[in-house]
Amino acid sequence: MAFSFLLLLAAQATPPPSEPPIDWDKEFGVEQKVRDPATGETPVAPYTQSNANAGARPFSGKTMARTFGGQDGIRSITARLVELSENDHRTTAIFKAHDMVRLRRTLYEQFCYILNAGCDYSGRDMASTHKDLGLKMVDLNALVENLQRAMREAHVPFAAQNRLLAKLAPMDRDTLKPR
Ligand code: HEM
Repeated sequence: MAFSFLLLLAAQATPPPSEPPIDWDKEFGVEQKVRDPATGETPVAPYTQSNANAGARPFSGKTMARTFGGQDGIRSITARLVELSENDHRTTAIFKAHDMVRLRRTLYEQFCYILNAGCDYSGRDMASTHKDLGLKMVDLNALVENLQRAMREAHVPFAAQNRLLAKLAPMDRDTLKPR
């Protein structure tokens, strides 16, 4: 009796072989984001590219670009900033679900553009990029500390560090959640 009951249960639990498996992602409308095989980035919704999206005007002259070590120096500093922020217990959860390949590229372009080191910024504007992240001043403070560390490690003089930070400071109104 117990054996035939088990057989009955097993028969009910196993779908007939002819039925295709259920695509639960499709059922629930889960969008599959596929990384571009060439860039390693996941696609974002269409937007208009413009240097104005960088959120600040570039420095004039080449002094700042040189002080930051040109494009190579800026690339190392922005990559280090992303690395520190991803691994910082205060901000790791914020960065976790996002495309760090894209962030490394766009952050580099943004800093390179602002430092007048010969780049265009192709990323999104600061307000729409950060609008759903619910960022607070503590998050910004953590990011700034990590940026200061990345610049210090790269031997960027203190005065030049502060000049870049002054360019970024007004972006708090676009990146942080309004109180
Ligand atoms: C002045 C301050 C900031 C600047 C200049 C900045 C810059 C950027 C840039 C250039 C992007 C990429 C835009 C794109 O993908 O097109 C980005 C994305 C992002 N930022 Fe910021 N950011 C700032 C503040 C912050 C803070 C405080 C946090 C969190 C601690 C943060 C977390 C993120 C995350 C998670 C993304 C990825 C968003 C996504 O993939 O949709 N940002 N940021």
